[in-house]
Amino acid sequence: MKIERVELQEILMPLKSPFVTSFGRQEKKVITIVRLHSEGKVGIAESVALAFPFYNEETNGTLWNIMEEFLIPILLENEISHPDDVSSLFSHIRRNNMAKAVLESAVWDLYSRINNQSLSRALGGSYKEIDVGVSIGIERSIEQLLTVVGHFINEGYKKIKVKIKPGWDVEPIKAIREKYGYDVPLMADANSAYTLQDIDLLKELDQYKLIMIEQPLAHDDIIDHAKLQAQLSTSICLDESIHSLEDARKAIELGSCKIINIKVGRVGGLTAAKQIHDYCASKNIPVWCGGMLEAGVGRAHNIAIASLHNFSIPGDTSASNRYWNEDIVVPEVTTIRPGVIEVPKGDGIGFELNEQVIRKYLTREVSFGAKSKLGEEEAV
Ligand SMILES: O=C(O)CCC(=O)C1=CC=C[C@@H](O)[C@@H]1C(=O)O
Ligand SMILES: [Mg+2]
Repeated sequence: MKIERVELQEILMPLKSPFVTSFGRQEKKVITIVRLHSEGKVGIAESVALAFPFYNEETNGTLWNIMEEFLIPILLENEISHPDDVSSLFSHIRRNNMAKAVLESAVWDLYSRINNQSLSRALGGSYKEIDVGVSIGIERSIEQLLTVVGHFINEGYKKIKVKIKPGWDVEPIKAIREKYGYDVPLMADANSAYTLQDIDLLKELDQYKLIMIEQPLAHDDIIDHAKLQAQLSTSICLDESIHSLEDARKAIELGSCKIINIKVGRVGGLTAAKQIHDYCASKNIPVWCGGMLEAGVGRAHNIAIASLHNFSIPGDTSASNRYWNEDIVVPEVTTIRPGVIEVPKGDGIGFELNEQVIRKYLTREVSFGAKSKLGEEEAV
């Protein structure tokens, strides 16, 4: 497969409601859409880098720079026989996983479309439908949180994830358990808001039988997480700490976690996500697909990877209407039954771009390679 043209479009999408975590508040989401052209087909993917470097070191700005300066030239210069080739081609470039992932994922979609198979099938997926969960940010009050949790329980979501941070942890978790009981599959994501000095507070959460507590300690730690896991009955799930298969191997070997949240963008693409999935399966570590407030293209890639057999815990792969009044794909991502999303059988991700919505929120675009229809000046 020879990539003939690469097109980048940046859009700024308003969220239906602000999403608040321990590291910040998001009211809009900047998204970069990648289109790769080859053999008459177009592979698409969506970046997950935020506008600010608070989740990891990347931003939408660093992503454009690394893609334009380094990654896109490599893609245009090399023959690609299988999408697994891409992570090798990019391997001499340090980190910048989200920049790598958006291009590599688009290659996977393009490869699947050229070979007339679904992305799920190309990845070795086995599930025809997946249970999905929902992630809830930090709300203005306990009452507001309980209302939002109740809404998503009624919508049938199979996992309820709530954000916690110092001063908003035991009280909201206790309130949810008291109002909705212990049968609700409930978890908490701390986004690295605590340290080992908070161990007594984190142990207090054990009584509320959470499925897991996600990334309680530092974003780049696996040592203190191992010490904490040894003292908690609640399973620790790592998110920000895991950037590669090697990170996963070391964390599992140290006992730093019992569950891993796989995010395609954080680990550098679908090949790495599959490798981590397979390794965790061999070590009996369940995984689930995390989210980064994606619009429909990213959501579609997540659904495909979440169809692999060891994705045994519902992911943050909610329907389009969780975050968006209108989505950038047709059809929009919807549940087929409460809390269940069908894995598309169509070629590639099984969704097409909604050009009208993209144009509505477009902030910049550029293309590289053969003559472009985007109308931008050609990059050399
Ligand atoms: O996309 C979703 O529904 C999950 C969103 C979500 O929980 C997160 C998105 C981005 C960074 C974090 O705030 C958080 C996470 O860490 O999983
Ligand atoms: Mg997380």
